[in-house]
Amino acid sequence: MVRLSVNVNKIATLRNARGGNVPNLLEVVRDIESFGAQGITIHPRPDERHIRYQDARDLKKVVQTELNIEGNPIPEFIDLVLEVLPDQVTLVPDAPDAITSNAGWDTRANRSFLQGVIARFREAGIRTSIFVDPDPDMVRAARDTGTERVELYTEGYARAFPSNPGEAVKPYVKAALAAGEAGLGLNAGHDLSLENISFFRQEVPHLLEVSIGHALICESLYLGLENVINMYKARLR
Ligand SMILES: CC(=O)[C@@H](O)[C@H](O)COP(=O)(O)O
Ligand SMILES: NCC(=O)COP(=O)(O)O
Repeated sequence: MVRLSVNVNKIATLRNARGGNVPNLLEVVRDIESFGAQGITIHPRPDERHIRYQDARDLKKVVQTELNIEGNPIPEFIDLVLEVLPDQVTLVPDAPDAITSNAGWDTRANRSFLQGVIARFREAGIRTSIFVDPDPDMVRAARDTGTERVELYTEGYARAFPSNPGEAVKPYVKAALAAGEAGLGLNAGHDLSLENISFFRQEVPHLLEVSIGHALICESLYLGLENVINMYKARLR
């Protein structure tokens, strides 16, 4: 069973739209876990456009499954993660003004920086993952950073899937095999959906966890949150 970690950024987007506390993020997270999610992912960006740093602190007290905090390891992010002590931290190299995450790490060029950051998180007992493109060389170089896992950036797969699923998944299979050979745990995420997740799960070996947010919340508008979470879990068995 591949674990489903639900990214709740978009719940916070809706909450922030009116400046109040509706929907209540903590209540929604409790419900998402009761519906069967096996993890909660958040991405507190520097501008706090959706998830706020305080949300991370509050969710630490609420999450009963696994809490995964994603972000670019700027000093404030590192301090927050070391304060909150989530189960997992996923390092993402996106710029502060990026509309969303849009690239994986160059694990060769950033090796010494990543080594230093990852060592601090591992010393604190936090499992580490780094966001990478489906490039076997970048995956192999990730091993030298000391990270325990990599997360494959799946936007390329989602974009190409409708026209040619077989071609779309090929780089991810190669990258997954490289992760297995390197002894790295394998996560995946970004733009995964009910439409494309089954084929990805079927074709990509060694997959431990997917984190899904945008599509899942959009699909839930029509199909209901509990129903959608269980539809994903059925596809991930
Ligand atoms: C790292 C990644 O691809 C996503 O987890 C990211 O958190 C999405 O961020 P937004 O919800 O801000 O688009
Ligand atoms: N790491 C990917 C994630 O948490 C959710 O990405 P998306 O499903 O919102 O694109």
